[in-house]
Amino acid sequence: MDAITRRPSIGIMGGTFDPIHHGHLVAASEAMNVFNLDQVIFVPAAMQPFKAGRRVTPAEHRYLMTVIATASNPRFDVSRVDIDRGGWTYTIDTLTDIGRQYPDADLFFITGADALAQIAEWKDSDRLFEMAHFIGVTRPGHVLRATGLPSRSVSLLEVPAMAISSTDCRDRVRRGKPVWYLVPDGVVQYIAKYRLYQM
Ligand SMILES: Nc1ncnc2c1ncn2[C@@H]1O[C@H](COP(=O)(O)OP(=O)(O)OP(=O)(O)O)[C@@H](O)[C@H]1O
Ligand SMILES: O=C(O)c1ccc[n+]([C@@H]2O[C@H](COP(=O)([O-])O)[C@@H](O)[C@H]2O)c1
Repeated sequence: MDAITRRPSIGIMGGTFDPIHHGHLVAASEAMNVFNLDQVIFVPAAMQPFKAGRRVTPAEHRYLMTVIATASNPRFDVSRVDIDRGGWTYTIDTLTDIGRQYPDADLFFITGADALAQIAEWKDSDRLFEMAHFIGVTRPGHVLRATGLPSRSVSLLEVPAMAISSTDCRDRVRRGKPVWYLVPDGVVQYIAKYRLYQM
């Protein structure tokens, strides 16, 4: 009798990751557990269209911090697709590129509830839901509302509350305050080594 093979389930977490912090890692870990994902791929953005005008750390630093943060988990991976494509990072392109690399996989895009609430404004938003299942994770201070989203393609997931944001981490470094335990140890050391977020 043929063995029944399950399609691989791959989580994708796109973000600016300036820097990556434990909120991102806990959200990915919880999504992996609840949705039985085989792998979560973190995809640092080149230029996030809704963050135009913001000063963002060069992509190679954000990529390397994401590699350092995820290195200890054999089921976490980092992809350069958005950085190497360059320009504005649209999730439709992220899903197309990752989908080409894993043609037999079911894709799950993990995103914060705040981002999910704006998804109707994302490029080709109607096609996004055909390409992946969307997991909207809670963030402290953001109420989960998914009105108008296709319920078959969107799930909401409560993750243990972690009031951490990259904005707060950057502000703390700038003010000389510690970011130990908000970001992984290697990321603390990377920020110090390259003197990121000093001004
Ligand atoms: N503490 C958190 N808990 C759960 N999800 C989070 C958390 N922080 C960020 N996210 C989600 O992770 C994804 C990537 O986040 P991003 O890289 O923009 O970090 P951020 O902390 O929101 O950054 P910034 O403060 O610079 O806007 C987004 O979908 C965001 O909603
Ligand atoms: O596709 C779009 O139009 C689009 C608009 C805004 C944000 N996104 C994606 O949402 C993800 C989370 O972004 P961020 O900056 O909140 O970490 C990241 O992968 C972005 O590229 C995508």
